[in-house]
Amino acid sequence: MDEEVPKKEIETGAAHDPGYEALPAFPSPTQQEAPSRVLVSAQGLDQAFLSAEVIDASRTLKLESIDGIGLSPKTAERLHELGIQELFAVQTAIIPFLLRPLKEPRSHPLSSPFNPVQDICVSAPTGGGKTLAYVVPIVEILSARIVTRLRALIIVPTRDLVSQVRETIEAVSKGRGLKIGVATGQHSFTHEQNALVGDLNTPLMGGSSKVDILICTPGRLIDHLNGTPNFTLQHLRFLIIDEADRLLAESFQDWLNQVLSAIKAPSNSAPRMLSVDALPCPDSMAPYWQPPICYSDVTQTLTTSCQKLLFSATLTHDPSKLSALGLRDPKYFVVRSQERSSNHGGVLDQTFSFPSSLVQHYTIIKTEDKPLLLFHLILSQSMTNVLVFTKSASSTQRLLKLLQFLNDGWSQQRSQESAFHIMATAFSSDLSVHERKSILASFKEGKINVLVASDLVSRGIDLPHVSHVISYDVPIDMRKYVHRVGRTARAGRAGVAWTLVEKQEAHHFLEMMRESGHLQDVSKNRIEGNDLAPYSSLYEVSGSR
Ligand SMILES: Nc1ncnc2c1ncn2[C@@H]1O[C@H](COP(=O)(O)OP(=O)(O)OP(=O)(O)O)[C@@H](O)[C@H]1O
Repeated sequence: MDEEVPKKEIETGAAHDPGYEALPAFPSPTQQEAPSRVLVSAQGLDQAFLSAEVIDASRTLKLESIDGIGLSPKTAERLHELGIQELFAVQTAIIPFLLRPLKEPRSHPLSSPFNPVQDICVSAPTGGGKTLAYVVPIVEILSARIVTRLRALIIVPTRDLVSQVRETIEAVSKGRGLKIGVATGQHSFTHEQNALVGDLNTPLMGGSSKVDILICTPGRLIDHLNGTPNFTLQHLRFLIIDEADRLLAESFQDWLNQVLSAIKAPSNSAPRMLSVDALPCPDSMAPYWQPPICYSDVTQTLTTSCQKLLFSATLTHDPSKLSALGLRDPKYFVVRSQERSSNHGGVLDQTFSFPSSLVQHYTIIKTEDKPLLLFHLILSQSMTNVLVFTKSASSTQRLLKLLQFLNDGWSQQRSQESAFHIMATAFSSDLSVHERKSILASFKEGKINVLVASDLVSRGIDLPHVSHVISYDVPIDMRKYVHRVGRTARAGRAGVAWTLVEKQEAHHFLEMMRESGHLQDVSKNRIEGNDLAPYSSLYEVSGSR
């Protein structure tokens, strides 16, 4: 059996070496502070994101005082005609930045293979005018073109957004002779091919485009890249990815890699000696696509003139998603209120920004009382332009029926006294583009006052007169919340958002708001039992309870 060593000697070692001096004890372990969320989100991120330019959301620039930013009198006049008197915050930063090549000596705005332009990422609140921020510079720069080439490609997630962006471009570019095309799959493939490409039969190195600007959804774009002869992205000056975080989250057909490789020059061409007849002629391949030029012993490698522009109200910071884009010397712009910038952890603290004119409420409610509360809110506040979001297209239809039932019963009961009636319809992706357009027209004219929709239409859609957004079902994450509530309070107008929170969802909802730093922005509204009492008899008759 081992002899027991006295405890003190084990600690000091003095039992074995009388001349031994005790070493200082190791400091006792202390708990390290966890790295902040800001530090964690900085890991692996491009330096551009760390040194982003933050623009105060309240900044504006009067149209009369925009001399020197590169905007031509023609474009300024057109903006005036469209009723635009000042540039919004995001526009005050992005328009001059993109128009810089117009002001720089020896810089060709349409093609600068020796002097590459910076790519940009823009994060700015919903309804803040991101579309015009890129449409105005594109129109201005492309108006200098002589030959029609596909020079601007705008990718958006839905067909509705394609039509919306098209309308904006058509309005701004009126009288400038630019040809605008769309590819959404709404028409037959052959119809689209004929609209986009002039010559589908002769193999042409430089392609053959009938349009200067193409707005499309990613799926249809890939179809044309793979199946339309002479459809080429070699001449692109702008690649715009709008609603970028949503599109980057879609891996559908590996669309991003396919687009990026279609922009890259083929790599197998040997250098060629520069001679006069080797200079690119306007009708030929893009300079960057031609073999490298040799000036005696120096080989000049050209770079693509394509500038990538990413826009979203909820731009991702995910380094893997952003690095997949191969951004060139990117510059990052963030629009948010000054107050939020100074109170929070800078750009990397991913607190999405809301429009300052937005008022946000939530109410905690029993599941079975939700339809009554919705009905009560609309009726008691005489809401005239309401967008109600549900979690799916099928629940949209169910809720619509219930709302109509309650409304019919209510109208019969109160026919004498109630002047306000709910005229609701569903607005979902199940409808054709034509049907959706006509519903939106009726909504604008006031023939419909409530649209019941699913999240498929929550992104980007611009219905300027929406006064209220009601999330009938709690959105599953903060991004969805931001885009839903962002359908109101657009372009500086007032807007109110309500979220109906079932008791068991309250923790999730409040945590989501707290984690994103927006808990203080949403106020709790209590509903008293009596508030819903007038409608409960109707509800019971409906048999839904
Ligand atoms: N400078 C301006 N003056 C007046 N109205 C403007 C101006 N810029 C944009 N608008 C209007 O503001 C509305 C919102 O613009 P837009 O749809 O581009 O916002 P957004 O930032 O893209 O929003 P979202 O993130 O929701 O897509 C549109 O109706 C647009 O016509």
